[in-house]
Amino acid sequence: VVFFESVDELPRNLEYDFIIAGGGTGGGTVAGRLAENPKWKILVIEAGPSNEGIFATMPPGLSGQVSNNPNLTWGYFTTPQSGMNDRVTSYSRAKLLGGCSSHNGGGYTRGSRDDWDRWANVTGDNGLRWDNMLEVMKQGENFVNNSAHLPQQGHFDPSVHGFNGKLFVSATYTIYPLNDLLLGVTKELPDEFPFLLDENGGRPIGVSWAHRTEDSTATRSSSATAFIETSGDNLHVLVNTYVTRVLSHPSSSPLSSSSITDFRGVELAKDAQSRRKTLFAKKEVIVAGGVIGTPQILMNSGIGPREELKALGIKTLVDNPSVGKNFTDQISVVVFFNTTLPNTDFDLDQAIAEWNTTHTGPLIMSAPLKNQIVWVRLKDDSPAFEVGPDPSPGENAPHIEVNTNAVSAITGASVNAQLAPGVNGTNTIQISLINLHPVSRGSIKLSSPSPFDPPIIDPGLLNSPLDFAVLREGIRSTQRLFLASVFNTSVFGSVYPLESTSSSDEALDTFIKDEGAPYLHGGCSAMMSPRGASWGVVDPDFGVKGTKGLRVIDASVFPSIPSGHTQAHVYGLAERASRMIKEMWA
Ligand SMILES: Cc1cc2nc3c(=O)[nH]c(=O)nc-3n(C[C@H](O)[C@H](O)[C@H](O)COP(=O)(O)OP(=O)(O)OC[C@H]3O[C@@H](n4cnc5c(N)ncnc54)[C@H](O)[C@@H]3O)c2cc1C
Repeated sequence: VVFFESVDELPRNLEYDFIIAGGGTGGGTVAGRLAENPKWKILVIEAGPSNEGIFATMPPGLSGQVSNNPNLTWGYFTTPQSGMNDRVTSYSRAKLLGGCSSHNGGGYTRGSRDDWDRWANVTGDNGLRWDNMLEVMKQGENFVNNSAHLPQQGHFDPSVHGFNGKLFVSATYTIYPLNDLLLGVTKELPDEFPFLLDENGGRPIGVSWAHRTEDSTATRSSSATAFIETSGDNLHVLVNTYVTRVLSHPSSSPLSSSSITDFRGVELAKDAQSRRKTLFAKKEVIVAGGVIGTPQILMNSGIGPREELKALGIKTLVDNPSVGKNFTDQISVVVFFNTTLPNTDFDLDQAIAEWNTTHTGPLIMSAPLKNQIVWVRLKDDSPAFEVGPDPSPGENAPHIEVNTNAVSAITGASVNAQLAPGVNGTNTIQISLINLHPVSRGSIKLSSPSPFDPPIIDPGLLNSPLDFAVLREGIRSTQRLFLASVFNTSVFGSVYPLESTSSSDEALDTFIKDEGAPYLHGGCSAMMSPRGASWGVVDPDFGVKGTKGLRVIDASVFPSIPSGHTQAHVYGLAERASRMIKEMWA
């Protein structure tokens, strides 16, 4: 791979076969795959810098240092969320090579087979079925031993993993008493919390060991490390440069006889002050700006809802009311329980030294206790479904993810002092609860005709009573989990929300409104739909409806949010799209 800092440095008289707008999870993967054909020249244009040399992208436990760095993120905020007391929340998106795969939590979860089958049914594309996509994902994966050389047997099912792909995945964990206690729950309460050998086998329900995108030195594996860095010099990467628009190719003006515009051009600029340049691709332009960047680029280019574009003085080239609509994200709350389990607080400098020398210690995971995940499927007669129909894609899908984060004396003391004075105990265990299948929908809209102004980001969180009801049952399920007798001497009542005062629906709703947050697994803002459908933004071949030479490959094309974390789905879709493109141009 060859890096360039400015468009003026690019080789003159070189016409690229493919130009990719955005070098993130989807874009980086497609770039690396297309570059496997040495005859093709590929250009990736990324708004942020290269990941190379940014230490915080390497130890998974430093992901927060990237997420909180204004030079490496877009600094987005949501609109006031009416379902959450009009709170405005930050909406982190990475602005660097690898995109969010360079700073995310590293969880690798493929969701349930029902998610993929639902996508196939919604889009009419059988290639998206689980049975096909499992093979695609396995071929991209290289499942390796963890850095601490801890046994992984019993932590995964080898039959559903790949061992020769480019993306490293491992079952990294640490030895900690909670591990066995959670396994004890699977024996005591197997109906609600069964043991699950592999969270990536298509039916993630139960207590599983966590899998993460890390190699056997506990170093992050991202689209940049797995796919871009491993490419030959036919892959060019232009960093610190924005794609401001996609443009129609000179050979196909929108005024020509065909009603389909050929968008094989890109307009780019270093910043708002610089002169904009244009480049044209011989074969295709691929937009991979992510769930926010992609609809922004499309709308700035005149592909979007005519009335909205007109109001901003942008000429509509392809009127598509679906662009930027359907933006969806999961909703999470963090709950705290008092505990006598040893705290996992650590000294950062010592942890960095340990990671540097032995690739072990607290920085091997995005939070110290990400060892296991509890996936809960609510019963058919759950009170949640009196509020609305079951939003999950089928019986193999969980509704709730229960994610153990850390045991802290620091938060323990402050939580108890602020929220539950008088409650005994100094340590608290922090648990993230995620509503995996929100029915609330939001939107991404342009705030101005300038591609450098942040768009209006409205995830519409908690707009539906059903989303509250599912989270309430998730909190209750977690409270039942810690009431198991195996926790009798180690985990006590929930301190936030305080169990004794928060058993009513109203009290839990107040807590959810106060504490709900986007889980940053957004998707669906340029949704895939069947070819010929009157709704949706891309066809099953990822081509943008009403255009030629233009595809979108990232989380924005998700037809719905899957049952879990989202990067495995972006990798899977990017692998599938790359195969389609290779076949088409073979
Ligand atoms: C803090 C955080 C933690 C997460 N944790 C997990 C996790 O543990 N497990 C998991 O599976 N998922 C996780 N996710 C979600 C997951 O990382 C994303 O769903 C996925 O990476 C999105 O991939 P993408 O290709 O759609 O977008 P991105 O990876 O965001 O890529 C988009 C790229 O396009 C670039 N770009 C945008 N606009 C332009 C423009 N105009 N010009 C040039 N470049 C542009 C961006 O800078 C970025 O590099 C997390 C996300 C966040 C933010």
